[in-house]
Amino acid sequence: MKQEQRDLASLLRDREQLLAALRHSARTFGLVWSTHRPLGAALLALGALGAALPAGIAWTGHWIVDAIQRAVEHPEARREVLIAVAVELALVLASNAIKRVQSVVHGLLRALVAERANEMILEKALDLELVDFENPSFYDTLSQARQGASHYPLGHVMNVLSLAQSVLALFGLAALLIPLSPLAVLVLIVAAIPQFVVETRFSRDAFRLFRWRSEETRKQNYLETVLASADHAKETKLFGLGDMLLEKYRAIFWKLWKEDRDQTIRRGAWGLAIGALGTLAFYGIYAWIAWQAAQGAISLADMTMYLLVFRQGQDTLRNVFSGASTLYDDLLYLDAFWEFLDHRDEEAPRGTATSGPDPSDGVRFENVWYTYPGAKEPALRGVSLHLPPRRKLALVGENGAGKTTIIKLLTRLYRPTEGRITLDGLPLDEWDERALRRRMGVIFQDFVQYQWLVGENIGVGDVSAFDDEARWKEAAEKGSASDFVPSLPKGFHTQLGHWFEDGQELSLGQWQKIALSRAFMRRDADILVLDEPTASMDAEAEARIFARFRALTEQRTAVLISHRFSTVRMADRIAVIEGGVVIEHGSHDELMALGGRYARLFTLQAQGYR
Ligand SMILES: Nc1ncnc2c1ncn2[C@@H]1O[C@H](COP(=O)(O)OP(=O)(O)OP(=O)(O)O)[C@@H](O)[C@H]1O
Repeated sequence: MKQEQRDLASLLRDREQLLAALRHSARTFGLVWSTHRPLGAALLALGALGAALPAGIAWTGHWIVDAIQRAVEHPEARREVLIAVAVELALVLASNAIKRVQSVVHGLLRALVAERANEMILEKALDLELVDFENPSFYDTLSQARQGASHYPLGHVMNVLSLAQSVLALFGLAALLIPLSPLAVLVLIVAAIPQFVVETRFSRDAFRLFRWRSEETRKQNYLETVLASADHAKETKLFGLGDMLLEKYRAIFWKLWKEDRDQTIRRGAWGLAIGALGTLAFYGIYAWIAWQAAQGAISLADMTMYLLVFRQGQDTLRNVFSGASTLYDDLLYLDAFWEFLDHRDEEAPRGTATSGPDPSDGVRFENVWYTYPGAKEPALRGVSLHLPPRRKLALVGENGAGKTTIIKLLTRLYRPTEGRITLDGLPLDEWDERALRRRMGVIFQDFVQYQWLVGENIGVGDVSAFDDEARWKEAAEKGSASDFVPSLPKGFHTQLGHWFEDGQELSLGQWQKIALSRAFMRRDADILVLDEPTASMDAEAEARIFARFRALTEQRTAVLISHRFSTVRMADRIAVIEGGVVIEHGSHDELMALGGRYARLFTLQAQGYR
């Protein structure tokens, strides 16, 4: 009984899968069609023409032999022989021309469709939530979709068209063969079935390997990056990691290679057996047709045509079956492709508001809880904070206390698991994402070091002024990058990083000044969020920045994370976070008077400096 239920369930599942596959196939046709209609139409027309030719060529073969036999008895029929040969020549030329033009059209379309598919993936990636990128199984789907985007979508359309072309051609050939013997048609089909079964089976296994492996392949790619990139070279050398990493890399390769080897050998062995079966079928039919001709049951012309038709039929059927198995292969890929593109973040309401009802309310956290996907413990537990406009809030606490998580939620990179965050009296979810982000100038501890010009590294803080030199300078002034940029070889036009010619490297503190300037690029942002903005700067630079900090941020709200209490004490309010909970909250003086955790840490650090 159980067995039956399982079978039924799997049957239903298969039906669903079949429908999904058809839907994906239709969407892929739509994708190719909308990429370039004239080329798409050319593919269709060529396919239809190509389908008619094999039967035409076989029939002309019959006509030639027939005409020769007639010409032997009636010399005046000789001209017909030449005409028949000329017709066959024309058909063969047309068939070759169609194949050529098809491959030209395919070549032209390939780059266009690959570009479209890749762009769709990148656009989708821009639309995703940060948590999606941090989810390994989703990241796998993304990697798979990217890996095959350049060839699978068009490949699928080509496969379907060539399959349809072969099937049509088969009908033509079968129409010629049936008058001789329906049995021959049956032999033709039956002898080809094992090939179909084996091909489908192997392509399913190959895809399974591909899916299972994507984690291993990513590990291997990561090892390649660690072994061969400038960022990692220092540690790889100093810690002597090279041999160990190379060994891991090799181990993954050999594991994958063994799986491949077994499959390649099995596929080869089956191919051999199936090839032999096809040849046996052909010669069986050959003997029978020859026997018929020897007995005078069919003419020599018939014999020539039937043999040609049978051979062509076998070739075409082989194309159909191997086409069907590649079809299976690309449908499995398309499943991952469309699954990725269809991904919708369930809890991602998209707000449209560009302002809130109460601008004097500023930022509010109301009993906010947050648990990272897959984490057992919440990173934040009931955080409530209120930060009115133009006030400065400092977050302090041990490593892992939850400070960065708070600002990731404030900048809506994550959404609270429970509770809510409001800006100007409106929950963050109801804000239009762009409007919300325009209001915030943010730098994280792990800001990105772009391999671009110094100025562009600052300009990236405001895309609308990415190339605006005057704005770069203004921001660099505020973020202290102007301390060192003028002394670089080409000033703001100095190339950074190792990727491109004449790239310069900066010190960590210099990078941090660039990042701080980047945050100041957002002239319109009235909320500045700075995660350890001066951790790598020298004491003098830090003192200078904070001496001006209040003046620079006078009209703005600021949220600051710092482990340096000399910086923290300048904030209007300080929140001490421990284990995801705000344990103390108040001004420096209030917290010192309280004599709690803050006072203890402050005194500890002050003693250290003495
Ligand atoms: N992307 C993530 N996925 C899962 N857990 C995370 C992630 N980021 C942080 N955590 C966990 O959440 C907790 C809070 O981390 P958070 O980065 O907010 O700490 P923090 O107070 O900013 O620390 P630090 O002072 O070291 O920067 C930590 O226990 C951390 O392990």
